[in-house]
Amino acid sequence: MGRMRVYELAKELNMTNKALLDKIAKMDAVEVRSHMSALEDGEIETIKRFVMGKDKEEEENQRVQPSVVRRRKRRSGRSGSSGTQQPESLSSTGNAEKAPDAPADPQEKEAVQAEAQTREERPAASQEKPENTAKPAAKPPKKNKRGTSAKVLFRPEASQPEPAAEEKTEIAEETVPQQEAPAPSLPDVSEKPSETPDIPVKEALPETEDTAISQTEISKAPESAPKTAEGAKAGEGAAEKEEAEAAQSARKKKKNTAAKIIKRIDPAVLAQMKSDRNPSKPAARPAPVEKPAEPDPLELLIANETPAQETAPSSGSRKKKGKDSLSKDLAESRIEDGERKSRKKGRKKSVVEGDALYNRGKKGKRGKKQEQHQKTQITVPKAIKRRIKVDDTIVLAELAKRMGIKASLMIQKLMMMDVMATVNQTIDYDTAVIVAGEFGFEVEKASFEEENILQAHEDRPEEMITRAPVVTVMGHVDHGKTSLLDTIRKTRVVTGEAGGITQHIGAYSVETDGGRITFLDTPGHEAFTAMRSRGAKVTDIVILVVAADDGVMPQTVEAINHAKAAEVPIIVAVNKMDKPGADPDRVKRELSEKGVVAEDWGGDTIFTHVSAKANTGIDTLLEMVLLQAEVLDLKANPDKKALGHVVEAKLDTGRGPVATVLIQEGTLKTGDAVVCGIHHGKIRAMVNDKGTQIGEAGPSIPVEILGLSGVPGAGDELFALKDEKDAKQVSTHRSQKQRAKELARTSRMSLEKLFEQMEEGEVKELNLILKADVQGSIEAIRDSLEKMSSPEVKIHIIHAATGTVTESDISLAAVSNAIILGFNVRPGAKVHDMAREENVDMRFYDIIYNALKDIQDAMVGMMASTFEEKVLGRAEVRQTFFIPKIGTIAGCFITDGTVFRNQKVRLLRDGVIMYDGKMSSLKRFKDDAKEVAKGYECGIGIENYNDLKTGDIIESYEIIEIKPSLKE
Ligand SMILES: Nc1nc2c(ncn2[C@@H]2O[C@H](COP(=O)(O)OP(=O)(O)OP(=O)(O)O)[C@@H](O)[C@H]2O)c(=O)[nH]1
Repeated sequence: MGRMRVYELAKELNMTNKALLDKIAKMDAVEVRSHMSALEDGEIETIKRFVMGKDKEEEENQRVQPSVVRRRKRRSGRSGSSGTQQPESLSSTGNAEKAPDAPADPQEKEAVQAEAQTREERPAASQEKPENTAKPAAKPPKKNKRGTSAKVLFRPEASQPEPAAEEKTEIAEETVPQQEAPAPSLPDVSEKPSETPDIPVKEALPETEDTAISQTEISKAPESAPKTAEGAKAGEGAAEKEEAEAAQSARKKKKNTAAKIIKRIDPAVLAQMKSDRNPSKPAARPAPVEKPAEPDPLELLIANETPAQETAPSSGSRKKKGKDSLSKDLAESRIEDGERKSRKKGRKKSVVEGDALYNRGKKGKRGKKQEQHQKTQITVPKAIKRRIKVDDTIVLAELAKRMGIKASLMIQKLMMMDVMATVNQTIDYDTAVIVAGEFGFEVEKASFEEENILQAHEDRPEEMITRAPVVTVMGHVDHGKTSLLDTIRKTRVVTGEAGGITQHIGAYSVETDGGRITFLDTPGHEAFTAMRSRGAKVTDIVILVVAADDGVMPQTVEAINHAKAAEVPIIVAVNKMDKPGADPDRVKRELSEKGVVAEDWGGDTIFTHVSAKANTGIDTLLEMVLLQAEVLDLKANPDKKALGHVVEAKLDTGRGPVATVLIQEGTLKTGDAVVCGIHHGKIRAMVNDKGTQIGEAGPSIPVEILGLSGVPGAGDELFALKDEKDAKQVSTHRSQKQRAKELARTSRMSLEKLFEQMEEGEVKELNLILKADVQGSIEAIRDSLEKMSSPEVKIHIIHAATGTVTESDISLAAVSNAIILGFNVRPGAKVHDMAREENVDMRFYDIIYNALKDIQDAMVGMMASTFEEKVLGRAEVRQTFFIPKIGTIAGCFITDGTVFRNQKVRLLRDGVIMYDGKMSSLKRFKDDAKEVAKGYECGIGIENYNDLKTGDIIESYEIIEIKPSLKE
């Protein structure tokens, strides 16, 4: 409240203010707060009193401003009963708001009833002109000076026939109940309704709870009603007219709005009243629904009421009551607010009718849900469309998408099936069939377009030509397979294999007098069983080598089984016939026991006696091979796109992925687009087994090919296609399928692991991850390791692949508690760090034998300390310089640790060890350096090695003794 305002009023209203002050003094200091000003404590009061002495009611009436003045006038104008009562109540409390209930009640009742009566009377008279409320509403306010909304409310009610009556009664009911008891002086009030209502009613109303809205209405109504009543009955006083005129201009707007409101409000008010009466919420809402076309009245009513409350003298108790009823009203108004807004946005009114009105305002979400439900119902596919084509595997999210259901639902279903899968994981075909069936979908096996792309050429007989037989040599260890192959080849060297175990598999062709024969160079150690079995797929004939002095051994039997399984004919080569202890009959006998019966013993197996060492019987053997091939009538069509199988593949230094492929059908030509396993490419170059570059390779010809996008696996099929686009498409599809398979396998395995651990109790499992430079090594190691499994410790190879150890390998090892075995590979510093953090045991070998021995020793608890290298630092080759007489020097940047000149170094390219040796020089600029730390540049030379390339990593390491510990 601004004190100055009061002062200003005093200045401005020298006279008028006095009048105001007079009344204020009479009424109470509280009354002063009327619209224009707020009073100051003592000084203002004295001024008021002083002024009071001069002017009286008339002056006040003329100059007084709106709200405050009215009351006084009315009070003054009122009959003695009302006038006397008011002062008492006011004086007793000193605050209009806190005015005692007792004295106020009667007045209120009187006022209310009087109002009710006046309304009833008017309506009756004005019923004929119900809708012309504008005029009647406008006039009364003038007479009453301050026709607030309350006044308006009453008038319209009066002017409008039935609704008005309802309102009156309702209002009366609301106010009366609490005031009924103390309402004895009704008659008086009725006579002078205009005077009594304002203050007393306002004061009393707050106490009545049911009349939150009605209070405001009533409080205002009395003001207007009485005035109208007066005008109607006794005529309007001059003072009142003047006041009305003065105030009218200022209130025109309010009145006008009030008048408007009146028209509209009636119905809305009725609805509100009803809702207020009935505590049940549902009753409150229907009101607007019934009159959706008139949303504004409600809003306006509330809008008017709300400000009325603010300005009203007694607000404390009012607000309490007002909360309930207003809250409802506000809620409704909000609904309508929403409606209006929506309308503003261009929505049509019709859309907001009925339930939609509520749904919009308050139940938007529900509305949305309903819409969603409708959508799902609508999108239920037809039976025909509920068939889904799925490959061997499919990503869960993709399946859900095709079915038009939420992935989460599918995950739930899968969980119920004990299959844990995430959105991005894949499920296999069988699982897809089941889970899709749960949703009423039918899954069909998708015959990928790959078949269309890889169109099988139907060979005509005239196109077929005889091809060379493909031979695989099998047999027990040391029975002479390699020697035999070497002898046949006569050009290849037998020695030089790391650890004495052949790790690299190749193939070659030999020309004989009888024709060409192709040999798959599959060594004879049992570790290569897997590769042998694969070899058998492309093998036409198996030469089973059995040492004449040793007879049938375990791997001999294994070889027989593999050959039989592949339905490949066997030719037995009884080797080492040059040895004194050679006993071919024993071999023949033992083999017959295994189902391999010699022809001269009534069987169909060709037996030959050879000596790889003495080079005897070889020609006969080759003749027998050709004879057998003739029987087999091996033919192929060379005039079509090539089809073959990968015998071996690796990432070659400088040449990229290199694969040895045995062509089986058609002719592979340089420049052909091919797809090989999950990889594709264009044949950049082909090299035959003699190291000669060739332009094309026909059936049964083994060739090394360059140009693939990646390193394929041994046994992968190779297709030549018409263009690279097709090749890429197929390889992409295969990659996705393979990835999906791996993911599916991984998720399944983890579940199985849980079960296994529960079921097997104390049975320990040694999980291993194998990483090697070539596929051949993996096959060899895998087979050997799996054979080492014992009831006490089961060896489980959870992952095996070519290439260096990666971070994902560490993750897998950490999750499955596995040990990583690396062959001829070394990971980067990042992977080492991660392994250390995850406490994953990584072991690296160059010789398979050592790895097997370590595992074996660990399993029996005999593992001794071993020496392993510790990486001291890593340098990245940024540039290379060739210096005559010295060699290649690598300009390096130390990326990790420290590089020492006197320590060993290893050259890594794509994680694969290219060279292992000594550092020949270490320089910082032109000066020799003993060591160079991380972050510095230096020049490094490697002893006896010049094939340094940008991007290579030079690792400085030392050998340290570590106490081995294998994890369970
Ligand atoms: N006296 C004699 N020794 C032979 C003959 N063939 C092979 N050997 C010897 O037998 C040993 C094993 O020969 P390999 O050719 O390495 O036998 P392998 O079956 O290839 O052995 P793995 O590669 O370890 O599977 C070598 O020392 C050969 O010199 C033979 O005809 N006569």
